[in-house]
Amino acid sequence: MILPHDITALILCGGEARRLGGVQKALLDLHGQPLVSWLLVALASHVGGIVISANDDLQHYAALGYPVVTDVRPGLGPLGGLQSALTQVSTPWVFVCPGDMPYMDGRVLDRLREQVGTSGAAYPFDGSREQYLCALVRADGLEKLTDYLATGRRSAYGFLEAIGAVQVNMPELRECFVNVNDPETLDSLRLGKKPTVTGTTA
Ligand SMILES: Nc1nc2c(ncn2[C@@H]2O[C@H](COP(=O)(O)OP(=O)(O)OP(=O)(O)O)[C@@H](O)[C@H]2O)c(=O)[nH]1
Repeated sequence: MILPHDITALILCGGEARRLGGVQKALLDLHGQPLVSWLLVALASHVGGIVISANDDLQHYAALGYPVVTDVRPGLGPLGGLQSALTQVSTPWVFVCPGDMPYMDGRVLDRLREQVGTSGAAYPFDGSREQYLCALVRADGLEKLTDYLATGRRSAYGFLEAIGAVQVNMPELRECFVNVNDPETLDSLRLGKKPTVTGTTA
C-alpha cells in the first residue's frame, strides 16, 4: 500500500499559457489567492512533499514555499517537467498535477494510490475525459521516460500507455479537474464558488 509520505506532488506550472496571452496562469488571482495555492493547500496533507515545476517568474513560485525545478531541456512539454523533477525527488512515487486545476483535491490522489496496484502508474477518468496529466507515476520511471522522449514523442498518453498505466474511474470527482486555459473559464471561476479543501487524510 502506498502511503502519502511515499509521494511527491509535482505541480506543473512550466507551460506557455498561449491561450491566456502568455501570463503565468498558476499565479493569477482566484478568490484572493494565486490559483495554484488552492491545490497546494488541498494536496499538502496527502503527500510527503511538493515540488513546483516552473520556467519563468521563479521568485514568485519560490515564494509559495516549495522547491522549484526548471525544465532541463525546455520545449518538451509537461513530460519535460516530469523528467527534470524525477532526477531530484527522493520518494518512490510522484503525483503529477497541472498547476491550473484549482479544484483539485486529495481524494483524487487517494483513489489513484489505492488503485495503482502493481502497475507503474495510474491516471483518472473523470466520466468524460482521461486526465493524463494528473498521474501517479513510479519515480524509478526516469529511464523509461528518457527513452520515450528520445524517440521524439511528447504525449503523456503515449508515455502512460508505454509503462502500463491503469485508468481509474472517478466520475464523482469530475469537478476536481476543471482547469483554466482561457479568459472565459477564468472569468466564470472568479464569479463562481471558491475552491474548498476537502477529502480525507490517510
Ligand atoms: N514544466 C513544464 N510544464 C508544462 C510545459 N508545457 C505545459 N506545461 C504544464 O502542463 C499543464 C498543461 O499545459 P497546457 O494547458 O496544455 O499548456 P499551457 O502551455 O499551460 O497553455 P497553452 O499554451 O494555452 O496551451 C500546465 O499546468 C502547464 O503549466 C513545459 O514545457 N514544461
